[in-house]
Amino acid sequence: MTILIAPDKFKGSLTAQQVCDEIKRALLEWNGALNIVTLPMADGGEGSCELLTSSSNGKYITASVHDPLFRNIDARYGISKDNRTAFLEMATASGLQLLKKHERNPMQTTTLGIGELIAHALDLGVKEIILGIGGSATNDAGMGMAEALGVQFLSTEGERLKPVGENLRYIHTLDLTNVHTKLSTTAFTIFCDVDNPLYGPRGAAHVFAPQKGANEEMIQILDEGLMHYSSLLEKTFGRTVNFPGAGAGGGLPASLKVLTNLKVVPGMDFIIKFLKLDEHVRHADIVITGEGKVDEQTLSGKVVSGIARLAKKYDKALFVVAGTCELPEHRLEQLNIRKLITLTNPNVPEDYSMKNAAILLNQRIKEELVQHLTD
Ligand SMILES: O=C(O)[C@H](O)CO
Repeated sequence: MTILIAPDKFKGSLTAQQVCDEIKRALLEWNGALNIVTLPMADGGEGSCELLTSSSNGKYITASVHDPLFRNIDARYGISKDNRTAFLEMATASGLQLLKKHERNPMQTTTLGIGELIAHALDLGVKEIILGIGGSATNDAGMGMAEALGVQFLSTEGERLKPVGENLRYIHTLDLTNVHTKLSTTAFTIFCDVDNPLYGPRGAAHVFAPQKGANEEMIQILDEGLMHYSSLLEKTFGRTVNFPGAGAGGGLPASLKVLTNLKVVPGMDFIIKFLKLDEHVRHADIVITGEGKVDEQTLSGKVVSGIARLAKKYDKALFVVAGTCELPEHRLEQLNIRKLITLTNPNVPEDYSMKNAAILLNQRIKEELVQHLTD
C-alpha cells in the first residue's frame, strides 16, 4: 500500500516536515512494510520559498537589505541547483513580522527590501524569478521595489519621492533611465495569497491596510494613491494594472507588471504544478493531509483544499489531520474527507495540545487512522 503524506505546517507548533515525520513514524510502527511518500507542503504563503528551494535541491543566499522601515537587515532567498531560478518570499524583506505592533504604518513602509533581493538575484544572473507575495507590511504598490530596480519617482516639481505608501498620490513622472537591464530578459512569476484588485472597496488599502496599522483616514489616502498610480502606469506603459491579484502584497504586482513580462498565479495552483502533485496523488492508495486549524479559510485555496481537490479527481481516500476544526459538518462535506482526525479535545487546554502536538499526533494516528485502516 502506498500512502502519500502531504500536510501544511501546524502553525505555532509543528513544521510541515515534522508533521510528515510524526505521521510516518506512527504508521511504520504499525506496519513497517508500508510504502510512504512524504511531501511537506505550503500554500504559497509562509514556508513556500523553503519548499520550492528544497524541492529543487537548491541553496540559500543571504543579502543585506532594508526592512519596511528602511533599517538594515539580512534576508535570504533560495536558488535552484542549476542557478537558473530564484525563489523569493516578499515577507522575508518587507513583511509584517519584521515590525513591532506599534511600528505598523502602511503610509511610511516600503518594499525597498524585496526589490533589493530581486536585484541581488538578477545580478547573480538567474533566468527566472519566482516570488511569493503576501504577509506584507506595505501599501506602496511596489514603489520601493521599483526604486531598488532602478526606477526614480518624481513629484510635479521634479523632486525624488521617498518610496512609501503615503507618496503614491504625489508621483508625477517615472524616470526609467537606470532601470535594471535584466528585467526585460528575466521571466517573472508571482504567486499570490489573494485575488483582490489594486484599489476600490476590495482593493489593497480597504481590505489589508487595517491589519498593517492604517486608520480610516489613511485608508482613504492610500486608496486614492493606488488609483492615481494605477492611472499613471496605464498612461505611461499602456498596460492595465488593476487586475485580480494586483491588490496582494500592498499592490506590489502593479509595479512589477509594467517593468517585466509578469505572470500572476494563485499560490496553491502554482505549488501543485511545481511539485507535480497530480502524479503523487495518482500513484497513492491513501492520501493524508492536514493543517493546524481547519476553518473557512481552508476552503479557499489552502493546502488541505488543494490536496482534497486532487484526491477527489483521482478517487483516493483522503484523511485529514488537524490541530482543531472550526468548520461545521456540512461545510466539510465539499472536501470529501474519509476521516477527520483532530488533536485538541474540549477537556484539554489548547496550549497543552500545541506544546504536545507531536506526541498527540502520533497517538491519534495510531488510535484513529490505523484503527480505521484495520477495520
Ligand atoms: O500582504 C498583504 O497585503 C496580504 O497578505 C494580502 O496579500
